[in-house]
Amino acid sequence: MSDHLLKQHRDAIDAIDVDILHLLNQRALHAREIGEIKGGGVIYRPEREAQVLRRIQDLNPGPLPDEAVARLFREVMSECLALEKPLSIAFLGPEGTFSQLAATKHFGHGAHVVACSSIDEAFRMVEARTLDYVVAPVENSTEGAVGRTLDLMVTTPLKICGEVVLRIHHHLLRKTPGLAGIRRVYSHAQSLAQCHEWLNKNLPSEVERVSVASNAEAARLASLDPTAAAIAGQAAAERFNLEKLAGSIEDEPNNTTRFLVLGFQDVGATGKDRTSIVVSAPNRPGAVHQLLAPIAASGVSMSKFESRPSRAGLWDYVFFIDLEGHCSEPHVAEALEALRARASYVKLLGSYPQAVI
Ligand SMILES: O=C(O)C(=O)C[C@]1(C(=O)O)C=C[C@@H](O)C=C1
Repeated sequence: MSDHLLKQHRDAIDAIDVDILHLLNQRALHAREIGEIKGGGVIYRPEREAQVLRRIQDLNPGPLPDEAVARLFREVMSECLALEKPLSIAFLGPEGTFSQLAATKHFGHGAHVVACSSIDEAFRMVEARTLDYVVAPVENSTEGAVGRTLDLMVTTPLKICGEVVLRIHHHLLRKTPGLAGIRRVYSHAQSLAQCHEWLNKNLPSEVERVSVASNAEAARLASLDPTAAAIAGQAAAERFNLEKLAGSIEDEPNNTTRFLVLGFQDVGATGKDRTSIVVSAPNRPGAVHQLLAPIAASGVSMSKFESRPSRAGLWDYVFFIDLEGHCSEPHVAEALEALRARASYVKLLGSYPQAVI
């Protein structure tokens, strides 16, 4: 290794870092000015943030990967926004859950994330305007819908203003190394289900599987009991100082959870958006088919269709539908109009940018 060459590169990096620092602060000054212009109005602009991140990815010459530059700019915007007004975000706690990871992935480290004891409490904190936004899990690629979030969306006055897609990696964690002597495994019921084949193959059948309120709670319990292990993510492992006995033990390699961001806000179109609605159909044969036919006729793609008992009557259902596009785009507006004419109930849950990172 040539010391001379190394020094040349490090000197170049030092000079570039001064430029980056200068430019970052110039950017921050502009953001602060924008904050003044907004004058106490809505500060967080999801449509603008999605456009900034997509543009940066389009312009990226490499060698840094697109995803890496998007993550860096995510943090830059987060800190710029915090200069305008720091945001507070409700998530399903305790600290160390995937919901916390999702909140930080979407809002960056400049936002203040607040652990809530349930999805209901997280919604309530935002509905009461104690916190600004809620990040709530809505579906997992292996386990399906998160029913409580769907139920709350029917009644909440909040609008969906963003989505976060998070790859979920589960690890087997324990206070001490080695699988010997494990008597029970704690985890959230969904995570136990997502890893059940791995558990069947790798742990004796007498090891008890105990479902608890969250993966972070599982990690906490495992940190107190040397005969216990937990299935949880990296954040929980770090928070409770646990050994990783086995990594990425989820049965489905593309295990992904989708979260929604909700607040008191309508979001403008970006050109790559999603519209979520909940509808109910009259309880008669063919009603659902009649409901969906105009969506196809308007040329709108449907990316999700999920039914839930409506709680209004036995065998009454509501349907959660995601459409590609923004409600201000003519073909989506046309599909919504046709739905309103046929459905007994339609609620627009929000139009929002599709996840960028
Ligand atoms: O463009 C704005 O409205 C800004 O406030 C600036 C900025 C940014 O840093 O680029 C910051 C926060 C908003 O959520 C969107 C973008």
